[in-house]
Amino acid sequence: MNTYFKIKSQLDHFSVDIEYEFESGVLVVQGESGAGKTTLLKFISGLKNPEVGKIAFGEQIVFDHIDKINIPTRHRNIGYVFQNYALFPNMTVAENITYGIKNMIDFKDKAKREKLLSYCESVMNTFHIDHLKKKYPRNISGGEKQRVALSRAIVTRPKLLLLDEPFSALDEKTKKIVYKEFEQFKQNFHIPTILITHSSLECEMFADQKIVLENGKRVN
Ligand SMILES: Nc1ncnc2c1ncn2[C@@H]1O[C@H](COP(=O)(O)OP(=O)(O)OP(=O)(O)O)[C@@H](O)[C@H]1O
Repeated sequence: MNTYFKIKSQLDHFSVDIEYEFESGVLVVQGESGAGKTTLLKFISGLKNPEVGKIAFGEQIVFDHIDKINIPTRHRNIGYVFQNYALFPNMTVAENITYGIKNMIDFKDKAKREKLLSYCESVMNTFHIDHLKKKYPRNISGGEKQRVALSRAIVTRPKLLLLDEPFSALDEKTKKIVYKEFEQFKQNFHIPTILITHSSLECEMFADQKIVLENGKRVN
């Protein structure tokens, strides 16, 4: 499934003009601070809308300024992991993770429900967080929060996963563990992913394709 985005927009003194298409795997986005990386993810997710552009996940067009298509964020089926993880503080880890699929769990259809819950289990196994289910975000470490945030985004089976520097706040030891888990995730789940990172090691390990932004434009 190809992911395509063409975005042209003028934000005060910052103009964005980026077009790219990738087939699958992980697209790494690099660029200096202020280059427009987070802004690009906001456009793709629908948190911002460009004046001109088109965004498509395979056959599904989620934004097209010509045909006036603009699917709202909540219906774009995107998993978004923010730099600060943005977990719900008053929900347990299990509640955080199943939040996005609550409506999909049809309690009358036992087989469907069990399939969904077993998918959740396999995601939690990948990120080794099964034992944290009953804890609240305030009582878990930064590395654990990061794994919960990734799991929460993945269990909805998004068409596209957007990761904004997801490993940057972790210490070196935790990073190594989460890198292995992420590699495992990449091999097992096959969800097209856009990963913003400043790290050349992460780029080397995870990038199937890479683009570099400078001042809102693609330079590489
Ligand atoms: N709504 C907005 N209106 C005007 N300018 C904006 C808006 N949102 C972002 N910008 C500007 O866009 C530029 C790019 O910001 P962005 O956060 O996308 O950079 P970044 O590459 O993700 O940086 P970092 O690596 O520091 O996170 C900045 O100059 C910022 O001030």
